Amino acid sequence: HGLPYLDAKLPVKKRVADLLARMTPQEKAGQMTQAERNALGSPGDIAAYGLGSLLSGGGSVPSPNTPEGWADMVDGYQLRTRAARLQIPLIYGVDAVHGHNNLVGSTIMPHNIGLGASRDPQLAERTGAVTAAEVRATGVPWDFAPCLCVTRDERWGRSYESFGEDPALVTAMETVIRGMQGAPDGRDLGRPDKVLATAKHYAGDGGTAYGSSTTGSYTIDQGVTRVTRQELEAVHLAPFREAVRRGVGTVMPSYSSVDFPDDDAGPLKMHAHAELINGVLKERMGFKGFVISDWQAIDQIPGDYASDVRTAVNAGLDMIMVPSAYQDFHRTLLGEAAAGRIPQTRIDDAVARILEQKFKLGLFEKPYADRSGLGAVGSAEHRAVAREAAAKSQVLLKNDGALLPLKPSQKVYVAGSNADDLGNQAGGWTVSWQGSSGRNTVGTTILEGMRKAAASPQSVTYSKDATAPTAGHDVGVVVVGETPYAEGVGDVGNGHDLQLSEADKAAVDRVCAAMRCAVLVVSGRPQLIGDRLDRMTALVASWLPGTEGDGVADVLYGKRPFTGRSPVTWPKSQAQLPINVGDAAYDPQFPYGWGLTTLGA
Ligand SMILES: OC[C@@H]1[C@@H](O)[C@H](O)[C@@H](O)c2nc(-c3ccccc3)cn21
Repeated sequence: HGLPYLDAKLPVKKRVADLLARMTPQEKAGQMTQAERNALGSPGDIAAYGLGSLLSGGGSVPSPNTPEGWADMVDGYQLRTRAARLQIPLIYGVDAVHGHNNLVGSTIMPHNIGLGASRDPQLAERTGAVTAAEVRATGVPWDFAPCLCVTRDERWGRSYESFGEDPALVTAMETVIRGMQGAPDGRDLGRPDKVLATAKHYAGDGGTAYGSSTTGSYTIDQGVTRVTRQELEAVHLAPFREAVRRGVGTVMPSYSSVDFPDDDAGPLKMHAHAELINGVLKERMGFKGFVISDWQAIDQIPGDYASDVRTAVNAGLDMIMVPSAYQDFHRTLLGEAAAGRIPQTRIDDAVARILEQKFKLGLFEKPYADRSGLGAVGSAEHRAVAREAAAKSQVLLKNDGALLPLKPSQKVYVAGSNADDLGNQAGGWTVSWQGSSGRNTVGTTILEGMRKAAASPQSVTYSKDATAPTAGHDVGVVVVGETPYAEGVGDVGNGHDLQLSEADKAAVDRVCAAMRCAVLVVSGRPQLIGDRLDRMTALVASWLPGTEGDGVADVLYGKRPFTGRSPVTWPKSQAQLPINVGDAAYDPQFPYGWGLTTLGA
């Protein structure tokens, strides 16, 4: 061919410059356009608009939803780019936030809140590597993860997507980026087991004020973060400085707004925030990857659509997750650039950033799925990593009389809504966007794990509502907690609260009145259990452990010690929220960092 941009021996910078110089305005606008796969008017639009990217939104899965089905789907879209003049490959993106979670049968890790509880950065790196291997094996080179949100108010429906309330803990766990991408300079991105990562959501997504959201029915999600510049820097920007240092390839701004009290400018949408994106992220932090918008997020910027497009792109957005009206977006972007309301230098910088990542991913040389890793999806080796993560994420909050660990010979009475529910222990972003109760994928429930760990399956009685006779048992285990949710749907006030369900309260009351009991809370965030704490002999925060319930059984039965420490402050009441380590008035149920161990047991 003799075309420099197709010469893999040339430096990436040269390939980018050569390709950019060949591109028309239409092709440049196309690269900045990301569409959702289901929104495609026709597959021919991929070449017609020169689309830079497609995504699967949460739960947007191929049929069959199998590893091969994914690779066939992504390759099918990629094939369409061969009809485009320059044959620039698509980059396909998914939310794999705790494993390749849209894919049935994949290894589902604990959500980030549990990884934060593990306090084990090397483990986080290994979970990232497993997720990347399963995602890339199915032909997907880009993962909209990790969330580097710092959860400051657990009434937020995305609290569990955070590693915790302490920016130092979040930063420590960013080893996950190396697991996903490999070396910071991007040299490993062409490997069949690595993906491009996304540091999200820039910035202050976990610091919004309760009741400040004005979009949708959300009460805190997508709201306003009212902080000084110093607090934004220390709490919410610190994780992004680390992500840039680790060479993260993309950054996604937050739906939320920032309102600096010493500004009289009022709240400003992060997707419109030139000072923080151009000025701080790109200029000061030196971020060289590309900035991808959130789903239809630019539409929330006040003003008409043309104003939204130019405001976002001029603020530093490089690619827009439109994701449906991609024809409109493409036309509007072209118009704003042609009119000079978006400088040509801004367009060229955005496209160059996108192309650089595509070259580093090796998509020009190998645009189609490298299926060599397909057999490892959901493999025993991968599940062993998730099992270790589940075990290390368990936080022992109370353990009177050293009730835990259990002995395999003990007769155990198990009850509660989340003892035998794979979907509930996986949580949101699992197979579907919101997740679901029941057996929605392949894995082991906590009860199943306990039955394998006990001396014999008969030594474990299971009665979900605790109505079976309790006599003759040595110890009770009541597994309570939340049903799955994602984003604002999980905001307290949108049909969720921090209370146990009536059924779970009844199960705790029955079992703990009849015998010594350990209560496990399977949830994305602390639950208000203070009024029943004195009835509980032992209490464990299990968070959302994922598909490997064996990991929970491992610490329950002493195969591994409890070592987890709470990544968030456990409140006594909702009135205390937000309550975080370092607050002047600090009187929690359990403090940030609390966790008993059973080392030596
Ligand atoms: O799935 C793509 C992105 C994801 O990466 C972001 O973390 C998350 O904020 C998000 N919300 C929606 C989304 C929200 C409501 C309706 C439809 C879609 C889509 N997305």
